[in-house]
Amino acid sequence: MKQADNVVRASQLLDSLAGQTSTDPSDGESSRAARSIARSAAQQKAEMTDVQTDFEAAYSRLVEQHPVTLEGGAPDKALRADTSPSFQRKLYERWVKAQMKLRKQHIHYSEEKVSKWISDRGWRSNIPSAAQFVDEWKPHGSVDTALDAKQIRRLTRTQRWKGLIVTEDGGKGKGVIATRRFLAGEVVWDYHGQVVTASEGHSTHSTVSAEDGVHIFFFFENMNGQAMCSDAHSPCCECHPDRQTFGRLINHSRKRCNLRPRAYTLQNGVDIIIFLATKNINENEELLFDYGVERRSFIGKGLNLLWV
Ligand SMILES: C[S@@+](CC[C@H](N)C(=O)[O-])C[C@H]1O[C@@H](n2cnc3c(N)ncnc32)[C@H](O)[C@@H]1O
Repeated sequence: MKQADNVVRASQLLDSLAGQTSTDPSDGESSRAARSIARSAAQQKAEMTDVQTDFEAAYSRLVEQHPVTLEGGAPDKALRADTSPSFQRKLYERWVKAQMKLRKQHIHYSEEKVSKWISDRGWRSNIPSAAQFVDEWKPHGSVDTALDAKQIRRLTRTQRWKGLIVTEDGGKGKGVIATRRFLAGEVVWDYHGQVVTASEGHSTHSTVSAEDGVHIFFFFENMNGQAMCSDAHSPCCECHPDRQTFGRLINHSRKRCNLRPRAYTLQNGVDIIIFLATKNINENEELLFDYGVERRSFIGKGLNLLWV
């Protein structure tokens, strides 16, 4: 039985004991013990209620600063800890759950809507059944990407993404420039590293130099809800030992970013990260994404990182 159920049962017991007066002297000892258990359970219940109220208040403060949106990322740890150090993890869990609900609402469409859409077409015969359609609906391939699943798989394997060139400038080191126009929503390439669980990634991260560590990309979760990581700390991966892949060379910009990373599962079940263009990108434009870090993300150590 859950602790909360125990608390409820014990407080019911307290209520019933409060209304009883024992006439049997041999009952004295056991009744006292039962009352004491019930009292402490009731106290526990009151404490749990206080904790819940504090949590709700902290969550309201958080969403005021970082509203739940369809596209946005979860509030970062620093903001959650600022809002409430003791609830920071729980705040995160509540926020992503709310976003998941929002996303599900967004993709949901009813039989009624489909039926109206079909009837608006004005078809007179051979009309698809709205009920059957809703029942059989599956997202088409990669939903909002302009490449189909087969192509993504092939390009991930060959690493022959088109329209990209590596450059080097004094300030940022290497970077990636577009040599063709990309349209918003297009898959630009994959962040090609060894995909491992986030905890494996963290342990590698703690053993490699800071310079190599920036090439380990932690993504929130794969399609099965597992926290994952793409480890590209070596310049070349095992599957392409003779070529540097592009993903690990993209520089950061919060304001000028034109890509966003997205977890994607190939048809063979392999998890990868793809980068999607967030706007139309012109030839010669640098490809940039928001690393999602701030100087304070480095717990003080990043204060001299001028690029963050
Ligand atoms: C993932 S790497 C990107 C590729 C890197 N420029 C290289 O030559 O390997 C991240 C590193 O690039 C540099 N970097 C990224 N964005 C930058 C920016 N906007 N300005 C300056 N340096 C940047 C930082 O040194 C950072 O640690």
